[in-house]
Amino acid sequence: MDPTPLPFEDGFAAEKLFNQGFSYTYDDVIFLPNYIDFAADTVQLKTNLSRNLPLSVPFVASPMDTVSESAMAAAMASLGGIAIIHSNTTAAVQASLVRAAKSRRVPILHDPVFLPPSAEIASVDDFSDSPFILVTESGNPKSTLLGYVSRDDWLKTNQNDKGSRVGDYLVESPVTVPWSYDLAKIDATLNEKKANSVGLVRDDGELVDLVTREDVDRVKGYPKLLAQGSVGPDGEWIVGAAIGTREQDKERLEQLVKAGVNVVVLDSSQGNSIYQLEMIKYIKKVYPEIDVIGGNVVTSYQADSLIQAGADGLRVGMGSGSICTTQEVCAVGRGQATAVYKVSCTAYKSGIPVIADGGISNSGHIVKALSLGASTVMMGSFLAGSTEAPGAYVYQNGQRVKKYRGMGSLEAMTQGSDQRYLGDTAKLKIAQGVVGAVKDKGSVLNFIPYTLQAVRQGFQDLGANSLESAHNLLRSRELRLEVRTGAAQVEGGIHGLVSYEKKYF
Ligand SMILES: NC(=O)C1=CN([C@@H]2O[C@H](COP(=O)(O)OP(=O)(O)OC[C@H]3O[C@@H](n4cnc5c(N)ncnc54)[C@H](O)[C@@H]3O)[C@@H](O)[C@H]2O)C=CC1
Ligand SMILES: O=c1[nH]c(=O)c2[nH+]cn([C@@H]3O[C@H](COP(=O)(O)O)[C@@H](O)[C@H]3O)c2[nH]1
Ligand SMILES: [K+]
Repeated sequence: MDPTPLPFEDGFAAEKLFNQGFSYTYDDVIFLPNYIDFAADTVQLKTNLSRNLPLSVPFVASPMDTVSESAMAAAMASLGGIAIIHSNTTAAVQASLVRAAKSRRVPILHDPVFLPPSAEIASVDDFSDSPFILVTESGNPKSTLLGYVSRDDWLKTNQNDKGSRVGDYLVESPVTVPWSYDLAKIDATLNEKKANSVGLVRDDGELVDLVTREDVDRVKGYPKLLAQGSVGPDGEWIVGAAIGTREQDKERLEQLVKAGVNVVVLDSSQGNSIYQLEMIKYIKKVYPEIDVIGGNVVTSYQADSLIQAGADGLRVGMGSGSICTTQEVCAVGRGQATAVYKVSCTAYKSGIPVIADGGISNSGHIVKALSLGASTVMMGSFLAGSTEAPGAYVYQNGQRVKKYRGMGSLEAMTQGSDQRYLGDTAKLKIAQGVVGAVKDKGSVLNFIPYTLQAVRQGFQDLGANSLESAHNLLRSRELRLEVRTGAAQVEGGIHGLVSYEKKYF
């Protein structure tokens, strides 16, 4: 007699895989390829960050002081993504960072110093971090632009750093254009006026920045993205900001709203707290037009609680970040693949988008996060080595690196998040993050388009021609996956070579 044939099952549906009591990370799981009937270039990755905030690219820069300030925000928005400006500074400074990013429609931002022609430049420090000083008649931003003093020019003739008058180094460049000019319009103006640079001017006459021919040519040299920039109803870049859940954060929020912030993220490692639920309710009552993202959460229970309170989006991840020590210190958290899947299942029922936050170190992780139900990915270390991240490059063991630190590291806590701990009964600070460094990756304007293309190729292999279609494959159990054993993970990586060079593009 024939034995009864076993039911044939090729790979598992996510539902089965994630219900066995294991906490899986992105690297633990692998997807089985499906059927391709479309070109990779046609994969649509447009998405929603939160209930009312659409993005054409599902990438978000973390609210961390070594990742997201105004230059990152302008660049991410120009790419179709978004940055969340960190709150590890005063409310006034955070609001000015939001405003600076929203004061232009190009991914170029210098944060220049303003001086009148009669002023003295005492040392190179007077340039701050900007490549030039902007010279206006009165020396303030609401005055007629005369030109600029280039840091390089000044250094060439001032090797000894001695004092000199601004007027002696002035490169005359009085052409200005409206702040809302995009790259193509600025390019055309530079050609038409035979100018080397143009000033960007707000409607109220405030000079915002200077865009040079060199800037325009640099940005034109980056790959063309098949996506639109993130522009809000105000015609400005879409920019987010983080706040905490303390009383004084209500005042911070007021300043951020005045600066035009488009979305706020309640920045906490454990979002399911009475403090956060109350803050969500407060924001939804006082600023119903602004989306509020709650988190962080890793369970269905936590997610449900924030959704009931009115959260428009959820940020998922506890201890999965590259600089995080939360799981080690507090014994709580979850493998990120499991966390994203579980929270997404709950959020999906209420139509709330999920941000997979932390643990992204390659494009494969992004494909996994999005296919397991996330609508966007939030990245810290992946972006921290870019030109647009705050801070200067330094050399470490012959490598060009930038500092990258956890917001719960002792260093970051003593810099600004201190306010968070001032009112606490427990005054002893415990770090939940480290300070480190990441490799120079160049401009996000260069490597994000390549990353996006790699994600499109992953989606093509899965037979998903859009984010929506990937989520449908997940829910219909057509998406099949397996857990990789340790040996399978080794096999899936580079192995058996004496030497190699790893280049992604
Ligand atoms: N995603 C992750 O795995 C983790 C992220 N982080 C990051 O580190 C930073 C700090 O995170 P947390 O320490 O969780 O910040 P937090 O501000 O949420 O919490 C700090 C402490 O303040 C308390 N607290 C908050 N609001 C309060 C209120 N209104 N009244 C009284 N006490 C209140 C909290 O219960 C907690 O004990 C954030 O930027 C966060 O994103 C830190 C650890 C883990
Ligand atoms: O345990 C933590 N201690 C910290 O000090 C810390 N700072 C940031 N974060 C979280 O990590 C995310 C970024 O992670 P990646 O570098 O892996 O992208 C971020 O987006 C945060 O969610 C922290 N987690
Ligand atoms: K970690």
